[in-house]
Amino acid sequence: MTCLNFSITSRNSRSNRDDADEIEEIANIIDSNDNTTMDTEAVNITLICRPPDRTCEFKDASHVEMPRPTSLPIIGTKIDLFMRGRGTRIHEYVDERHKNLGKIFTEKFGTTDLIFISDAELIKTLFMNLEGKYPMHILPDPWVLYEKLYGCQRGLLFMNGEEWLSNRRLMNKHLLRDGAELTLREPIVNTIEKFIDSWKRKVKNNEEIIDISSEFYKLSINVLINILMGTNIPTPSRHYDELLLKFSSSVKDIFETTTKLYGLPINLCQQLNLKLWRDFKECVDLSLLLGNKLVTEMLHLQKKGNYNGLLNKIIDENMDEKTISRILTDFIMAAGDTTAYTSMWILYLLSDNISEISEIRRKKQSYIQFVIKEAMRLYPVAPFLTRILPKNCCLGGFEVHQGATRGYVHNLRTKSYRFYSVVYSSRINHFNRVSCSTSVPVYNNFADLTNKKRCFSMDSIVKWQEQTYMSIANSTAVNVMQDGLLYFHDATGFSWCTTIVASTILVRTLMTVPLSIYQNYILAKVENISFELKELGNELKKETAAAKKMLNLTDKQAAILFRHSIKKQWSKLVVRDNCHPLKATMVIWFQIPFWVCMSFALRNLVNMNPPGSSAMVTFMELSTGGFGWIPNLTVSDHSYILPVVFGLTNLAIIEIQTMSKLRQPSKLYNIFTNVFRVFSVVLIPIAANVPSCMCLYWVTSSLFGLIQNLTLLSPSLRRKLKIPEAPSELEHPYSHIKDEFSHKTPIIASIYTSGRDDGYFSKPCEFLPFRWDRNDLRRENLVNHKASASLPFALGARSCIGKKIAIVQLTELVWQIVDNFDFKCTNTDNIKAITSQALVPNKKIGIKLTLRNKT
Ligand code: HEM
Repeated sequence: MTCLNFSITSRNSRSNRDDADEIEEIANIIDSNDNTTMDTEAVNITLICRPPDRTCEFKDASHVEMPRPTSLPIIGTKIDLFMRGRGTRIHEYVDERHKNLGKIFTEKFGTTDLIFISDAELIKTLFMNLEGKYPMHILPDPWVLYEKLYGCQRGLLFMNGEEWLSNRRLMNKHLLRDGAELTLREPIVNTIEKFIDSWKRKVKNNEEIIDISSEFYKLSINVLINILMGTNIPTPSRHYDELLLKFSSSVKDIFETTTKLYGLPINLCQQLNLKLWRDFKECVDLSLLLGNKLVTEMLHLQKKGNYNGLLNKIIDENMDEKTISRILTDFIMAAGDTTAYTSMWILYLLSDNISEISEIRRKKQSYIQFVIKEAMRLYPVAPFLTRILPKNCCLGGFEVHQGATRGYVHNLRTKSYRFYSVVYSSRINHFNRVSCSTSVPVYNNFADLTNKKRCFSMDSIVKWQEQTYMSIANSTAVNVMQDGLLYFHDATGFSWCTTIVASTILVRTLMTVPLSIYQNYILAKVENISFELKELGNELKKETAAAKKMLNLTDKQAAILFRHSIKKQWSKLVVRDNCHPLKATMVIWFQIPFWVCMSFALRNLVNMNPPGSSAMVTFMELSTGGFGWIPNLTVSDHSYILPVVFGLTNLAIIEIQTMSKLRQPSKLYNIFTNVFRVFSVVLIPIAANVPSCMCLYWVTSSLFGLIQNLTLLSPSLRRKLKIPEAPSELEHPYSHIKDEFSHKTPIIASIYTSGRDDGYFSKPCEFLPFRWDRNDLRRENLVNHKASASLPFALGARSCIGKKIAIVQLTELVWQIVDNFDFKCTNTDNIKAITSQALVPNKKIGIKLTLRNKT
């Protein structure tokens, strides 16, 4: 109902035809003046162009629920999606949802809530008002997992925060400034002319072009390389041609293998090492390798030849080679599928509309821009655009609450929360039962239990427990600790709660901190040598293969030989760097006994062990030496505040450790992490039943550990402490953890749906390029035309950086094909668009070309 009202207001508030031209102009201004390019201008542009603010204060939002389809718990609507062709028909699936639920709705995919919008004004508001200074988008799951697993750093598409903004500004200056297309034109036209010449040769030889998309992939990548190197690049070698061919086909394979992984539980596919995952990984590995190789070769050439392309300008900006390589490899990859598939959709549409071909020939290039706009309206290669909002807001009258960005983060939290409550309540009940039945403080339960009538076996267990307890409590280490505490208390004159906090901080600062620094030092060294070993491993493999041949060894013998050599190399590296992994465990060997002894020492003070008058005095002091809600430190914290803080701090330590890992943890690591998580929860009811002086010690110790772990993540501090840099070290650990923790709202702009909405475009499913031509009289018959409802390149600061390249390339390519050939796409029956990483045809399209007689 709300939805219906919403769309009616949005439609009535503006006459589509009247404001179409105004909006189109605004869209063009925004598009051609990216607001990260020219900051001062950006302010003005944003002021003029900022769309009517369809947001309101979060508090002003109606409290009506956003429309959502019915869904099942845990899996949400995943079954619906799966039944409709997995992820490949997601654009149609969402389109149908919009038809049923309106221009804004929310749907739970698995455990993640997503908000879909197809209202043109809302989409514009999203990009211009809501996305914040550092717009964030969601990347395909396989890509995110690949990046997490193999720690490869990628270009602009993957960057966030300040790193993204500074690099984006720099690249905007060259690719999006006014007039940039003039400098881009020459290398693009040259490349396309050569490409068309090769097609002409094929036509003369009566060859059919079977797979146009592969041809266009290669062209798009070639265009980008020529833009980077400039017009004075030497004729490429055959080796270069082969490299290019291999690269373009591996980039193409990425998109195909990603499609197959759509809608599947990606983590599981990776953990089971399914073929689908292996295929995907293989082509990403290859593409990144070849992409980096290409960029490295270009950089090498540039140093020797001083070519006049974009690369030269980027080098002049003092960008380091690593960042250049990251950004450019991604450019080449981003240019591949988008431009290739858009070119293909244009040819496919023209092939069925011969009159439009004649129109192009008649009106020349001026008409091609309308053909491109129309093709991209019908087939936007990016049918969904995502943004993760930085804060709560009100969108289209609805509250947009902070949700979770990634399924797994949400999953993890929900699971641990549920787990926590179950374990917590059952343990509390258990302890309550014990305490009720004994009706004495539970911390005395070892002694008390012995007074109860128990069966023989229980008796012996209790006896054994008591003996162990007593022997620890009376051990020298505990006595020393106890005396130390008493001495510190007397010497400082502190109250007992201050004594406990201060002595804990002191001991941890003097002993645990240096040991933890040493542990980090050893672990970083071990990580570095394991990488070294990996490289040595490849050499050893070759040597083992040679030895196998020479000595006629069996496979088993060769494997033993290899393992033996690897072990030997490992020992050598460990000795060389003096970093035996066991040294990293020193902190645990110190910390656990200290924790146990200190706990027993405090318990002894409460139990007046050893008895005597001074023990009595200490007991009295402890009874009055508390604070706030626990004035008496000898009894447990009935409010549960300290025990819960203790449990949460321990959980936070574990979660932060997990989040600060750049690489995918091993299975063993996962098992240990889960055991520690359980242990942290189990400790809460235990902490709730010990004297609060002990609990205070535990809380102080854990909080100190948390702060210490967070501090030791800082790369600059690590360098000062001489901890070597390691591959898993995070460059920006705190923003990384903040990102992992922060709840953000993913909003999906349904570009495919808004471009085909009959409220925005009359006859929305027809290919009518003239609708974009203001001077065309046929346009009068099309009542609705809202240019800003079609946003194939997105809008705002994170919109496509290659837009100008793409438009110049598409215009030139279409013109050259139409001017030089008569053509017909073959195999066009039942062509449907499917969503992979881009909106692509469901089968290969061929093209039949004949040379055109221009006279
Ligand atoms: C018809 C061709 C193209 C289309 C339809 C297209 C579409 C898009 C869209 C919609 C986005 C925005 C994604 C978002 O908002 O989350 C984008 C981003 C991007 N595009 Fe394109 N693109 C095309 C061609 C190119 C080319 C030729 C390049 C090469 C330079 C390129 C490089 C990029 C990069 C690097 C980004 C990420 C920008 C960032 O995150 O700051 N694109 N593209």
